[in-house]
Amino acid sequence: MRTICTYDEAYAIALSLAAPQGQTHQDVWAASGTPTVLADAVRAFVDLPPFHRAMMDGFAVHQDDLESTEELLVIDDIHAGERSASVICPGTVVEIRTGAPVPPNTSAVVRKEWVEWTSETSIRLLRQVAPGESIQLQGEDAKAGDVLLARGAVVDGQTRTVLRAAGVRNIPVFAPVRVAIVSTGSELVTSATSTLGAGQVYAASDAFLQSTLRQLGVIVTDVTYIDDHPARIEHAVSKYVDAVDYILITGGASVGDTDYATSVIRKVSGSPSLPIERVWMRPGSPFLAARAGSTTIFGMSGNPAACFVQFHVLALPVIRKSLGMDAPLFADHAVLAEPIRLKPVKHVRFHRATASLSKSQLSVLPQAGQSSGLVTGLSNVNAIIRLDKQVYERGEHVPVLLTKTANGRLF
Ligand SMILES: Nc1nc2c(c(=O)[nH]1)N[C@H]1C(S)=C(S)[C@@H](COP(=O)(O)OP(=O)(O)OC[C@H]3O[C@@H](n4cnc5c(N)ncnc54)[C@H](O)[C@@H]3O)O[C@H]1N2
Ligand code: MOO
Repeated sequence: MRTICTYDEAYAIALSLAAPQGQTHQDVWAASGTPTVLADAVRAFVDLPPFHRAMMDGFAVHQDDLESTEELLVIDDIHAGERSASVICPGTVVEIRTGAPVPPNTSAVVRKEWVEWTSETSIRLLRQVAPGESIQLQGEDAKAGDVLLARGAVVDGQTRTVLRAAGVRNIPVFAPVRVAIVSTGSELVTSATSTLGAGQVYAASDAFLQSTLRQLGVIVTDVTYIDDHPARIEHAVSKYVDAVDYILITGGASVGDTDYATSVIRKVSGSPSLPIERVWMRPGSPFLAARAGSTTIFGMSGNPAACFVQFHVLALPVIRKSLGMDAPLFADHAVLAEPIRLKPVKHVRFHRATASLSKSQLSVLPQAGQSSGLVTGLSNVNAIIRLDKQVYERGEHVPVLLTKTANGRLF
C-alpha cells in the first residue's frame, strides 16, 4: 500500500531530503557561462573608482578659475593610465582624458567642447562650471571593505563585472550540484537516426531536464536510458548512489507491473516505504522521493508534460536548495486570461500556461489541452499555475511559477 500525501506535504518532505550544500572557491577571473551562488558575503578589495577621475575629455581647472574669462595656461597633458606630476594653480589647467586621475587641486573638469584654444598653450572657458563637474570621486561607487554582495547572491556575468572591478579575486561559492538522469522505458528510442518500431516513442523528457539544470550551473554527469528491466534499472541507479547529489529517474513511477522505479528506489534506499510515493496532484501524482546514502533520488512520470510539472514543483526547488538558490515557490500571482472549470477531485491541479506582461500586469493563459500525454504545447509554456479549487473566473489571481525567465526565480 502506498502512502499518498498532499502536494504541500510532499513539498516539505522533498525539501527535507535536499542533498547538503558543499562549499568551494571560485576564481572571479575564470571564464564561466554558468551562475554560482555566494556561500558568504564578499567585500570590495579596492575603492571604486580607485582614484578621483575625469569623466570627460577636457581640462582640469582650479576652483579659483571656475568662472574665469581669462586665458588659462595648459601646463600638462595626461591620458588614462597616467598620473600628472603637475599641481594645478590658479591660472593654469591640465589637459585630461576621460578615465585619467585628476591632478592635485582640481576642482572641476571642463569638457573640451566648452573651451576654445587661444594659443598653442592656452585656452579660455566658454562657460562657467560648477565645482565637482565631470569628476567621479574615489570610492563614490564603493569603498574598500564595503559589502558588495550578500551570501546567497547569484554570481553571473554582471556580478562578476562588479567583483572584478572591485579587485576581488576568489569568492566562496556553493559547490556545483551533480545530477544523473536515468530515463527508463523499453519503448524509448534514444537516437534520432533510428526510425520508430511498433509501440516505440522517442525519448524526449531529458532534454528540458538537462538544459534547465545546466542553466543553473548543475553538472549533469550522465544521461542513461534503460529498458523496463528491474535488475538493469537497479544496477544503473546503484552506480550513481554516493557518486552524485541527485538521481532523477523518469518513467515507471506508477503502479503498472512493469513500473520498477518504486521497487528499485525502495531497494537502493534500504527502506520498505519511501518518504514520498504518490502525491495528490495532477498531473504528476506518481512521484517518488528518497535518500540513499548521500544521494537524493526522485522518481518522476514518463509522460514529458507530467514530468515537467513534477520537476518544477517538486524536484527543482530541492536541487535549488542545494545550490543555495532557495526561493519561495508560487509566491507570485498572475491574472487569469480565461476562466477555468475543473472536476471535483482532491488533487491540486498544476496547469501549464503562457505568462506575459501587459500594462505592468502579469497575466497567464492556460494551455487549451492539459492532458499529460500532450507534449507539443511545452514549446510555448513558460509558467505553471497552481489551482486549489474548481471554479476560476477570468481576471482572478492565481499563484504562478515562471519556468523559463531569468527573473522568474530560475536564477
Ligand atoms: N492503473 C494505473 N495506471 C496509471 C496510473 C495509475 O494511478 N494507475 N497513473 C497514471 C499517471 S497519472 C501517470 S502520470 C502515468 C505515469 O506513468 P509512469 O511514470 O509509470 O511512466 P511510463 O508508464 O513509463 O510512461 C508514461 C508515458 O510516457 C512515455 N515516456 C516515458 N518516458 C519517456 C521519455 N523519456 N520521453 C518521452 N516519453 C516518455 C511512455 O511511453 C508512456 O506513454 O501512469 C498512468 N498510469
Ligand atoms: O499524473 Mo498523470 O500525469 O496525470 O498522467
